[in-house]
Amino acid sequence: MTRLGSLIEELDVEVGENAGLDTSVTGFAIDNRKVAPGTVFGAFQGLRVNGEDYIPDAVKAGAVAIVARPEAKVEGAVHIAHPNPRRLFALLAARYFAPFPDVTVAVTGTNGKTSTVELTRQLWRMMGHKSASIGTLGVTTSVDQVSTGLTTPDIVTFLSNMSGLKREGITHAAFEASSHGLAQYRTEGLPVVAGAFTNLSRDHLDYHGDMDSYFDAKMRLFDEVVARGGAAVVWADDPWSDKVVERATKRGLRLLSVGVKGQALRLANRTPTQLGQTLEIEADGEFYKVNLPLIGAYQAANALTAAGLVVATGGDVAKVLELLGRVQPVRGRLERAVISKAGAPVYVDYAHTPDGLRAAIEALRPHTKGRLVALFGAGGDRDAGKRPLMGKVATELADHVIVTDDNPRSEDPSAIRAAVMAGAPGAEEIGGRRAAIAAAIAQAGADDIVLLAGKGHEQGQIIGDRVLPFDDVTVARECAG
Ligand SMILES: CC(=O)N[C@H]1[C@@H](OP(=O)(O)OP(=O)(O)OC[C@H]2O[C@@H](n3ccc(=O)[nH]c3=O)[C@H](O)[C@@H]2O)O[C@H](CO)[C@@H](O)[C@@H]1O[C@H](C)C(=O)N[C@@H](C)C(=O)N[C@H](CCC(=O)O)C(=O)O
Ligand SMILES: Nc1ncnc2c1ncn2[C@@H]1O[C@H](COP(=O)(O)OP(=O)(O)OP(=O)(O)O)[C@@H](O)[C@H]1O
Ligand SMILES: N[C@H](CCC[C@H](N)C(=O)O)C(=O)O
Ligand SMILES: [Mg+2]
Repeated sequence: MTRLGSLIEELDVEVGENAGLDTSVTGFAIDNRKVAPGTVFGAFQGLRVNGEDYIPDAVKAGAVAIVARPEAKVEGAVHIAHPNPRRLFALLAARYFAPFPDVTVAVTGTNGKTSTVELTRQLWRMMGHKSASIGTLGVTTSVDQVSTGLTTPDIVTFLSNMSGLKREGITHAAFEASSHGLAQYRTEGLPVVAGAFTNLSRDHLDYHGDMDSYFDAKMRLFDEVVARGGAAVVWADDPWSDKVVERATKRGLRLLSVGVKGQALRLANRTPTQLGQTLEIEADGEFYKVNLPLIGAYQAANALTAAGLVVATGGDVAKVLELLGRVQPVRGRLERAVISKAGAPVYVDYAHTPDGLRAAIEALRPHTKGRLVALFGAGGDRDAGKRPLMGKVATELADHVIVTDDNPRSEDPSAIRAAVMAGAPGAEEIGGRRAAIAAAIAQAGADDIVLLAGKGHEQGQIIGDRVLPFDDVTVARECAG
């Protein structure tokens, strides 16, 4: 049984007089509809609504304490007041849900988070640790994968999942820290021993406004989330890398930079092979050769970042680099779905930003003898400014481009396509993703390659409020058969 008083011990918070600090706490919630008797309710001001408006309903449902700004009106429950209620709520919830896996690391960046946490999980596992990852693919262990819906789930789901993993015996966990998640304190409270940065490029400016604010949201990982004395693993070859190094060093974190300009793991050479690539890596003055069984410069970057995290948490460099030769592909990231009747390989990839599209097309180029056909769309209710930029990158780098639908959500799909087409001269526009995939595969010859970008592992097409079953890999197989 957890007492409310023990949760707030030694914290700098205000509680009202006669506060019921002896009351026992039975859970945490940030949505009043999930409050049960004994719950601590976090009332936050959101983008859509003000959570403080739901305080009376939460109290009626049995909330024993409300974490909210000092200005919020609370009657009938303890008011735990703090100017930054999201942060305080995370701290209290972490005290409630503890213990967590012994070693926890986080990955941020515009692209590559999912791949990096997944590869980190695999490397740890091969080293004999019981490991897990949390992110876009859900909660993944060696025996299970459960979807959570968001890349960085809400703080209560996150901490209860982490606590559940510990109960299952997981000792090592890697999670994705999205910019939304960091800005909304969705992954706080537990000790994070290392953080990694993959890259930064345009995305989510609908939410963050401009690139500097987007960068700052991500930097909370190094400024605040990684524990004091922890490590920062930084991909060194991104235009933003030096700034990240500066922030991490200023905080006093132990730096491991990786990449062509990296110091801890220096990528000295990279040669694509038919089914993967050969990497030459310099570490501590020694050279190592790795036959990475994944294609694409971007996946080499993510593999090195993952290796950096494993080394930062105690892994032996030589052993970790050797194990890179045995990693499995990540679902929906340059996944070969099928080879068409004509003989064209069809790849599914999760590229959904201009930079991601560039990375995916460049990854496939060395494997293309003939034409590279790229198909993609852009998601509705997301950064609209990236749409023409995605069109531009694709038409510049692919031989033929088909613009179709990604999750339109509440938007008109033809308007989204028009915005992409505005940056994509010469592209073919085909509404309806299945029809577009069929057309892409039908026009590819034996030497060509087809890239279906944007949805990766996703299992549904979100149209309005409905999620219709849709899986690029399955549809590609159906169209190729
Ligand atoms: C823009 C955004 O990130 N919104 C998320 C955020 O909303 P918010 O804090 O602004 O909340 P709000 O809806 O205004 O509500 C305010 C508060 O009132 C509460 N509430 C609300 C209604 C009610 O009836 N009762 C109630 O108590 C809410 O729980 C919330 O605490 O907090 C909500 C509760 O956890 C999330 O569901 C919601 O995610 C929405 C659905 C979403 O689409 N998010 C996407 C953009 C997202 O987060 N994506 C990232 C990035 C992926 C990437 O890496 O590229 C991700 O991590 O998945
Ligand atoms: N290191 C990288 N550099 C550039 N592009 C990348 C990199 N890693 C992945 N990508 C591109 O981004 C896509 C998504 O990769 P991944 O799912 O690993 O990223 P993510 O950061 O988790 O994305 P999300 O923001 O949706 O969670 C890939 O399919 C690929 O096209
Ligand atoms: N984490 C990203 C995923 C985008 C995937 C793409 N298929 C889309 O729906 O835009 C987002 O929520 O913006
Ligand atoms: Mg992800």
